[in-house]
Amino acid sequence: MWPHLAVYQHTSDALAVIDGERFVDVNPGALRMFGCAAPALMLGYRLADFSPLQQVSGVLSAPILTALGWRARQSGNLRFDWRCVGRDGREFWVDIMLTSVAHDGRQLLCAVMRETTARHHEQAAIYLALMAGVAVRSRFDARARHLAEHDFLTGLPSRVLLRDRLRQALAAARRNGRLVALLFIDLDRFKGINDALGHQVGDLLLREAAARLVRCVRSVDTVSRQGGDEFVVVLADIGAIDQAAHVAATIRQAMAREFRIESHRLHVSASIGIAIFPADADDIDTLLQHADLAMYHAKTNGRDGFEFFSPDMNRQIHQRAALEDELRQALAQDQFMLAYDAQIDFASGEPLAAEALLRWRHPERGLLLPEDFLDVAEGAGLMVPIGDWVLARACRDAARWRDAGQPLVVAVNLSRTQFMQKNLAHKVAATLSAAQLPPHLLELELTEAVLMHHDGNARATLAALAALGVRLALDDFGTGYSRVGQLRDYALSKLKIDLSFVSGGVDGDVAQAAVVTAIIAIAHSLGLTVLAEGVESAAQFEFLRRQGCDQYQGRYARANGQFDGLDGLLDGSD
Ligand SMILES: Nc1nc2c(ncn2[C@@H]2O[C@H](COP(=O)(O)OP(=O)(O)OP(=O)(O)O)[C@@H](O)[C@H]2O)c(=O)[nH]1
Repeated sequence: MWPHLAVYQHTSDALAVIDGERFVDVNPGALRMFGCAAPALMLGYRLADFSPLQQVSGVLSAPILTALGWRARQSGNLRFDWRCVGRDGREFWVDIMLTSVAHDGRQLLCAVMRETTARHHEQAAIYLALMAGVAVRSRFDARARHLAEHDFLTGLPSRVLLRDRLRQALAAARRNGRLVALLFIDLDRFKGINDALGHQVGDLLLREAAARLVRCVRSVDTVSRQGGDEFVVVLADIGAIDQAAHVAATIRQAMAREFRIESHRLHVSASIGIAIFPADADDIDTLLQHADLAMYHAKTNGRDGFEFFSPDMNRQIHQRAALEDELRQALAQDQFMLAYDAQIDFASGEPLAAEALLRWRHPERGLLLPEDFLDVAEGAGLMVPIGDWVLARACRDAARWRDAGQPLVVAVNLSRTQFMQKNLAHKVAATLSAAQLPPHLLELELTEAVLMHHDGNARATLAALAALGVRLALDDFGTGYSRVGQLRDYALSKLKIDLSFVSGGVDGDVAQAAVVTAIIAIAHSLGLTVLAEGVESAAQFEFLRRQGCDQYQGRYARANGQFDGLDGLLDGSD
């Protein structure tokens, strides 16, 4: 049913599709889990055929599975723990999630299965310890306590032990007038690693990250795993807060080193929040909350860094939440508008295109620039709806310019989130057709960072966009990501040189001037048009013209009168 999906084939989870009670589709993970060398050994069989006659509770497996399947179809989904037997005779526990899916007029069940044998052993040990007689109690108690106090995956202290250690550390610090620092650490974009490479690789990465964390602290300190990709470090008995900053910086460096997991070379970073006892809180829960809040700030400030808690953070979080609400209203109430920056041809002095720049007419705060709100929009999941609005409005404006006898190309920036959409090319085609704009009058601008982060699919997406006939430009070129050789692989038609090169180049920085000259020459050899952004002075204009740059945009164009006759047109969008 979904075997064409890469994730279906490569996830370490076992996935199966069940029709009636029989497997009609299984992925490699399921074959591995049930010890089957080929799909034929599973297809057509029932889960009951891979179950012992009875479950541990004594119920018969086959009839109870029939009932569970029926319940899953009734309620949409159902999750339960199940004892299984593989073809190879191995007995194991599985957490099964059944979801009812309608397909071709049939109601199928999709099963996601994860082995939980280790967890069951752990529970069984605790259970045994509780049930054991007085004579064996101490031995089992110790084992049971260890299991409860340590994280199964990493062996680190769990939340339970962390609280205990924190309690002791705070009591000692109170007595001795010392400080305790709490570092809340969350790996950045860890979900992506799980999704791309499977949970097993994610697990190994968590273990290695845990080992690195332990090496960053003294033996009196505690490193614990909170769950998922979150860790908490307690620095007991420190004299000054710069010690906490020092450890946070050390952790950052430790995480920045390449992780080699199986055949993969992974690059990971972490966001760290720090709260200090007694300055930020004097009880465990508030200290944890404040460190968590500071970590959240580290995330929203671009990740890969650390932040100390400050009382102001609460206020900022509320402001952010309010801004998110206002952004939703802005979309609903049409408070956005576009401003345009014309792109001028050096040779003819004629405007050829105009870049759409998003503005928000905030009812109280006046006109806001993208940098004032896009970060919050990203966090609130609003980049796609805002991007859709910009694209639709820009296409309508360009159609209007063409109807007014000024067939300018409209240039629209695409964010990373927009670029990641699977249906991007369809969406662009639909928007062009709704605005009745020919594709060659639309140019989509992408930054280097967007392209480089999606190397796998970037080419296919760009090819699909280029096939529509729209133009593609690489924005902010020179900010350090792309290699010139890669440019050939993308269906680009234009390079935009980053403003910082331009200003350095004309202000007498010989090295930067040489870089600009080289970029223009290479771009031309690849058949690309070169546009310089942010041109402000006659000196910059002259320098770029001499270098053979094709187009420019910026304040100089307006000052030089090159917007004359366009103003009414470009300012007309709202
Ligand atoms: N491999 C593995 N993954 C886990 C485990 N526990 C939780 N996870 C996954 O860890 C991921 C944690 O992701 P988040 O911290 O929410 O998000 P993120 O992708 O790290 O992104 P940011 O934190 O926003 O930078 C989730 O996808 C969980 O399913 C585990 O024991 N092993």
